[in-house]
Amino acid sequence: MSVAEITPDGRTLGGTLMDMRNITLRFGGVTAIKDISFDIREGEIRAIIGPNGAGKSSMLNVISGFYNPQEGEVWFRGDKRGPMRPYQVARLGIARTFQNIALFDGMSVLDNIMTGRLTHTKSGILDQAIWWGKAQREEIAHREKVEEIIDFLEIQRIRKTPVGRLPYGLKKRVELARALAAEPKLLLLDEPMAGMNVEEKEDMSRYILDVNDEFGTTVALIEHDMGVVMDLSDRVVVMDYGRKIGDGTPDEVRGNQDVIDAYLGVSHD
Ligand SMILES: Nc1ncnc2c1ncn2[C@@H]1O[C@H](COP(=O)(O)OP(=O)(O)OP(=O)(O)O)[C@@H](O)[C@H]1O
Repeated sequence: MSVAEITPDGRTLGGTLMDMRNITLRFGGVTAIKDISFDIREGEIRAIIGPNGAGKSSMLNVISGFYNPQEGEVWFRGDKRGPMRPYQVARLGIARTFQNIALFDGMSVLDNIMTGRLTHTKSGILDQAIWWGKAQREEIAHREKVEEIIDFLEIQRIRKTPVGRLPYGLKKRVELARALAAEPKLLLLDEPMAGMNVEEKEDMSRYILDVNDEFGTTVALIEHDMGVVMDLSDRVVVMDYGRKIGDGTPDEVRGNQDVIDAYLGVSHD
């Protein structure tokens, strides 16, 4: 495991949180990921970028435990991870947002965010029936955490609004809030800026940076648009046709000829 390191801009990166080793993922005859290795360090913002069909979503789904690769190993917090159910992934401390926002439209913002606390709920139905006090204390603690997140993401004024009535940018912020309610060690963001205007992208970037700074949450995100992640990320993995073609700081990646070619659509044969 690597040791802590101070980046040139004074940020502290911890040891290895997640280690992807020689990952290969196939769908029938299609190889979506070909022998890719990279790590995610504690406290960093790590982006995975690449053109259409590069394999980014497939990679995010391997990180989140939704897909199990045919080859390679996934290590998280020092342990090798096998196939997992979604609730097991959540208990490990991994939360995510989705590209096509996955919220309950008819429920209020507050109630949607409360669903993010489910993995932290200890009292069962029996507790709630027999030992009401314990369940009530737990509920109050969850509400406090949720209110803290609501303040942090500045969504107080819409806390009672049904999510279905919100504009796109705010829905994305509520989804981020719900993921944060799980108090994840690793936060996965699936194209957090997709479909946003410039102002909404700037807001989202600021919230991601603040979350990382304030809560110390490690962030891994996939993005189609190379520009928006360059200011945000500590390190960037670049994928193209299922392969890793670049890995490094934003400056290193920007100067990488393979990356430039991939984004300009230079032919591969
Ligand atoms: N469930 C699936 N079944 C079959 N093929 C798939 C599946 N998911 C992805 N693929 C294929 O794997 C390759 C990588 O797709 P993936 O969606 O991971 O790329 P991406 O970089 O996320 O693309 P985009 O930016 O367009 O979302 C593509 O050729 C895609 O058609």
